[in-house]
Amino acid sequence: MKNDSPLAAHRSPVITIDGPSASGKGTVAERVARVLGFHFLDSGALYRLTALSAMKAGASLDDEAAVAALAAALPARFRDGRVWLADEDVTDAIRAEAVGEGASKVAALPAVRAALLERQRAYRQAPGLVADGRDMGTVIFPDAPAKVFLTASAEARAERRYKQLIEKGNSASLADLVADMQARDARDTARAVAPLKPAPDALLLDTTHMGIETAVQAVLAHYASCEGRAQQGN
Ligand SMILES: Nc1ncnc2c1ncn2[C@@H]1O[C@H](COP(=O)(O)OP(=O)(O)OP(=O)(O)O)[C@@H](O)[C@H]1O
Ligand SMILES: Nc1ccn([C@H]2C[C@H](O)[C@@H](COP(=O)(O)O)O2)c(=O)n1
Repeated sequence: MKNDSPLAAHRSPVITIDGPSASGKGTVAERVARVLGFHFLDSGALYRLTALSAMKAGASLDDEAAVAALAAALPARFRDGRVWLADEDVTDAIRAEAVGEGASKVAALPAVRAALLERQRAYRQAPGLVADGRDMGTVIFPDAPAKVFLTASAEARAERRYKQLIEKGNSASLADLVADMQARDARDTARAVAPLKPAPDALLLDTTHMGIETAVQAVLAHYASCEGRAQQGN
């Protein structure tokens, strides 16, 4: 008999964590994956790599066909916490604010999203996956058994990003970061294709006044409760 349940036994479980920039989803997703022994997908890194490839190739970020061709053939590798584009270690380069901004621009192009779709779904492997991004719960893994939408106030997010940059030895302006973040969030939310929004069945988790470990435990508890419901056949 066909099982259309989101928790169909033949599919590895997926926990999706979506949210705006600097909400902490990457940090939380990686830790949850480590606790559960699941695979981890940082989908934003694929858009960042696409933007970086386009910049390196001298392609305009709004040349949809050219950028989509680069996305489709992205020579990306993730290994031991490092990110490679062909034989270049671009772990730090893709975290630059300019690349994040570029990623947000290319992510609004439907052909680019289409080019990256199956690549993201291929990460769904046993024993399970934790995937973070903007459309993990709405578009890429709509049947995920556990979905979370992680938020925090714009001020808290800008301060987190500021601290992160300073700790890495970069200079940063809090006012510029707030402005950049607002522009990026507005573009990610307003775009026509796969906009940033919570899936209807996502748990909303506001971490403005919540530490990382508490957020990790909240996601694990949500997953456990979704699993428990599935085992009871609800
Ligand atoms: N609950 C929290 N309290 C305080 N700091 C946090 C919290 N969650 C994450 N952080 C810190 O905020 C910074 C941004 O987190 P992270 O990179 O995980 O965000 P993100 O949502 O994945 O961002 P982006 O989408 O832009 O990649 C990191 O330095 C992280 O350690
Ligand atoms: N699933 C995703 C992931 C990312 N993007 C876009 C939008 C973001 O501004 C940009 C960079 O992502 P980050 O590394 O900051 O998470 O990439 C998207 O549209 N969909």
